[in-house]
This record gives sequence, structure tokens and C-alpha cells, in this order.
Amino acid sequence: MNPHDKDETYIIKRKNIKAILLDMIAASFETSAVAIVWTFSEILRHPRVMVALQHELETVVGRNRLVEESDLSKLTYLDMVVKEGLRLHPVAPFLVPHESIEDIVINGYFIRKKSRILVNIWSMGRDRNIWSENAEEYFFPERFINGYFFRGHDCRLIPFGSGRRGCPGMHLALINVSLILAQLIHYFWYFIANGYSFVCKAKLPFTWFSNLNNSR
Ligand code: HEM
Repeated sequence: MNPHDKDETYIIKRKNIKAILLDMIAASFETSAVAIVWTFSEILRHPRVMVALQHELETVVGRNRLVEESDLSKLTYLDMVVKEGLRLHPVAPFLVPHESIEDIVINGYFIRKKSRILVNIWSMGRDRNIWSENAEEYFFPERFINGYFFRGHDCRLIPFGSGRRGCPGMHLALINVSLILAQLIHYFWYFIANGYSFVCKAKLPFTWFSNLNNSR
């Protein structure tokens, strides 16, 4: 598009590009970081899950190299852990506000055209009728053992929204979140000592860790 062409109705100017870039930065950094922090803290609180993850990583990746993006498709337990993290701790608990484009009745509820719609996915993720009695507060990745994908017509778990305005960064986000968690768990041992202090020890004897302080 030519910004000097008066006949062009829609032109992308410098300020539009800046806005798009800001949108991308705001929508990507904090969201992925929050997902990693919540999931990681659940792994810490559940040593059983940490051991299972470490076992998977050592079986699939081994101890002689770093985890790579190409390993992710084989790390099925990690995939379940990420889903369980997003189920209990969705980064956008009400998604982003939407607006209804026409009058509609859903489950007997009348929703007027141009209403502001907030979808409470925090509550959906803890619904006992969907996720069983242990839905609330219980971190149990195995509930996803039969596979589940975030998109499609199954809307039980929609941490990235759904439909046309769903998150366009979903695939990048899943790669980043999974890879960072995998690397953290693969390289280090973590545990809570004395009920409150966080201990982290290097697990793999890689030379590139020699300049790291082993425990904190
Ligand atoms: C774990 C990480 C992430 C989560 C949980 C997440 C979640 C979401 C959610 C819930 C929405 C609103 C969808 C809706 O209301 O239907 C959204 C929108 C959006 N996300 Fe993400 N997101 C993540 C990472 C990213 C990344 C990495 C990018 C870009 C690189 C990104 C870019 C965007 C953009 C541009 C929108 C607005 C889309 C629109 O309005 O049409 N997100 N995201």
C-alpha cells in the first residue's frame, strides 16, 4: 500500500505498525511468562509430577544434550502438564471482552445485540461436572491422557479463546511455554526445603553450566 495514494481507503501508516507491534508485545510476553510461572509452581508443589516429567525427559532426550523444539512432539506428559496448568490458571480468566453482533438466546438466556460478553474460563476449568470431583485445586495432568486440543468445537478448555478472534499466537506460545519448562526441569533439580525455602541444583554435568552457582 502506498501511504501517499489518496484513493487508498485503508492504508497502514507508521503509527498503525507501532500499534500492531505494541499489541503483539503486550499479548505475548506477559501471557507466556504467567503461564510458565503458574505451571512451574504447580510442578514444584507436586513432586510426583516433577519426577514423571524428569523421567520422560531423560527417556526421550537423555543426559547428553539439551532439549530442543523438535523433541516437543514426543514429550506427551509435558503436553499434559501444560494443559493442566492452563486449565487451573488461565492467563486471561475472562478472555478478552467480546461484543454480540445480534440478539441471541443461549440455554434460555436472552443476550441483546451489542452486549459486552465476558467468558469465565477460570470457572469452566474448575467445573466438577466437566473435570470430575477433583477439578478444583487438584493438579492432575493425567486427566488429559486421551488427548485434547485447544481448538475446534470442544470448548471445555479454551485458554486461547476460540473462533475468529482466538489467540493468533497460540502455537508460538505453546512452543515457548513447553520448551522453557522442559529446559528448566531437564537441567535442574528443585525442591522446597523445610517447607518454605526453594532449592535448585544442577542435574546434568554440562560444561556450559560450570559458571553457574549450583544451589541458591
Ligand atoms: C500462554 C500464552 C498465551 C495465552 C494464554 C494467550 C491467550 C489469549 C487470549 C485468551 C486471547 C483473546 C481471545 C479471545 O478473547 O477469544 C488472546 C488474543 C491475542 N493474542 Fe494471545 N495468548 C498467549 C500468547 C500470545 C503470543 C505469544 C502472541 C503473539 C506472538 C499472542 C498474540 C495475541 C493477539 C495479537 C491477540 C488479539 C487477537 C484479536 O484480537 O483478534 N498471544 N490471547
